[in-house]
Amino acid sequence: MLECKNLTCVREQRVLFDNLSFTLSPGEILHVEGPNGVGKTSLFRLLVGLSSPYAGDIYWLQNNISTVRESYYQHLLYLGHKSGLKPELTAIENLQYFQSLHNPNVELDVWETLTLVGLAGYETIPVAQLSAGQQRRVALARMWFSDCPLWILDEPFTAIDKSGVKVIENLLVKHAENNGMVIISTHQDLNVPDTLYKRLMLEKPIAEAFYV
Ligand SMILES: Nc1ncnc2c1ncn2[C@@H]1O[C@H](COP(=O)(O)OP(=O)(O)OP(=O)(O)O)[C@@H](O)[C@H]1O
Repeated sequence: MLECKNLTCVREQRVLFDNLSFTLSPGEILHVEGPNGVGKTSLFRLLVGLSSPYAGDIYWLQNNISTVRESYYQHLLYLGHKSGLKPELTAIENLQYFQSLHNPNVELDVWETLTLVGLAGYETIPVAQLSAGQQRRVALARMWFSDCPLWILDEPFTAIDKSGVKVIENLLVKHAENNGMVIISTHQDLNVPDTLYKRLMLEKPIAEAFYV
């Protein structure tokens, strides 16, 4: 279980959110919503330990993540705004590289996975030559190779068309049904069963509040 207690995030002396608490249990998909600039990415960076909260704590399996970083990262798949792909490598090479590095024990065919994400016929083209949506699909294909219970996905649907969104939604549902956990930000509706779905709405920044 992931537990956030009284998180406060400050950027450039501006409070983005204050006293934010929530939990995420196995089998849950948490949809983080809110207007541009409200602090969704900043929250995700706290959750993955890329920055530290001004106040508050984040617990993974009841341990503060700052004290169990190594084991936390073994349980975490984070897909942020940047694709993390190597542009000079092909889609296949990127996935093979990811698989060998992170999940050598997951037995999955990289060619089949690229077909699943709609990239049949584009497997051997350098990623730099693919469209924005196709590059995003290669990046998202890494989810199929992950055996991590916790997925944190920052706007994964950017540049993805409707059919691609459907494929990803199905994967999120399957992950949650297998007791996985998902935290996802997206500006669009998420079509997943109510039984798996939780929502966290970040409100407008507290413009008048300043922390020093
Ligand atoms: N490293 C940083 N230094 C200074 N300000 C930052 C930093 N990171 C984010 N901010 C500011 O914090 C605010 C929230 O940014 P963030 O990217 O978290 O918003 P968001 O909710 O993800 O927005 P969007 O929906 O547009 O992606 C913005 O005003 C941004 O300028």
